[in-house]
Amino acid sequence: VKKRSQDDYVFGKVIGEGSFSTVYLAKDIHTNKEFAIKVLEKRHIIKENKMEYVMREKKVLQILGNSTYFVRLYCTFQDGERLYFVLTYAKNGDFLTFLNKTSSLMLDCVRHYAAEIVLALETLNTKGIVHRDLKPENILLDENWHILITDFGSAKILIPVEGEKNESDEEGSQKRRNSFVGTAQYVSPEILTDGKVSFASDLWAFGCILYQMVVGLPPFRAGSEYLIFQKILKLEYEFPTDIDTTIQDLIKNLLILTPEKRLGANESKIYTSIRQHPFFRDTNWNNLGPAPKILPS
Ligand SMILES: NC(=O)Nc1ccc2c(c1)=C(Cc1cc(-c3cccc(C(=O)NCCN4CCCCC4)c3)c[nH]1)C(=O)N=2
Repeated sequence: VKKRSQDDYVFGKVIGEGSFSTVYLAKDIHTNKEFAIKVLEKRHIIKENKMEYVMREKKVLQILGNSTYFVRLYCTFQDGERLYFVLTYAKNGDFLTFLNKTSSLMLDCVRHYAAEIVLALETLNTKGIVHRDLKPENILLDENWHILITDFGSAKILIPVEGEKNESDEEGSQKRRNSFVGTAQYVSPEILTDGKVSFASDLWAFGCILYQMVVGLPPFRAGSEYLIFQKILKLEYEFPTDIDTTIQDLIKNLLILTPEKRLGANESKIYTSIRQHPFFRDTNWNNLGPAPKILPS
């Protein structure tokens, strides 16, 4: 198969921007299929010493392949100045845009999307991947309103791929050498203190996302990143009065400062204790059914 290049695509509008990448809507001229093409400037990546993150995102996307609930990496190519990642186009945009439009979601809707996120986190756990920057902006919605998790530029691979050096070896026994910090509102307390990376960091972010789905805002809010970090480390958040007590209990059991004590923290492959929480009493984990219409609450 001939290697793709930018000449095989018609580039459209910008649909995403990051500090090291721009994402374009693009159409394959041979198939008319739409893709999201993530473009990275080589000079900027090298100048900011981020090549390790770019290579890791590619490796993680290759490990994920065509897994349900994740964007797919179809191909990559480069020219003199740029790197190109051809990714799934999620027609209905990102969850943050949706949450901002609908303020907060009906409980059945929260339950469905929470269950899809749990299944996605189980896939990451099974494949030894910690996302480390999970947030509504990185949860996309495909044409059938199912989630597609994206942006693995900050991810860590905890289980070595056969024959490859394990990153945790490079990091020593998870000593504080991970300088990376995710997005302030969703970053876990252990990343702020000892830098230890585990699947439990994504469970903390899941707790923050659940809170935001039912309240409309993230749990830890302040005028600066430093003040947000202070609130996280003091577990300083509260629920408005009208929030369902069952979802409150689930969130409280995820937003626990000690990673090992979080619901699901000591489980692998299947997050049994999360699946068995009363909030998911009526959930059929083998068939979540169609995504519900996201209606304002
Ligand atoms: N950091 C990253 O990796 N970022 C990525 C990676 C892959 C990727 C990605 C980001 C995507 C983001 C995205 C953005 C959008 C989008 C942004 C702005 C407008 C629209 C748009 O008009 N969509 C058409 C229909 N919409 C539906 C939702 C309500 C408005 C109208 C889509 C769709 N998907 C995407 O589809 N695929």
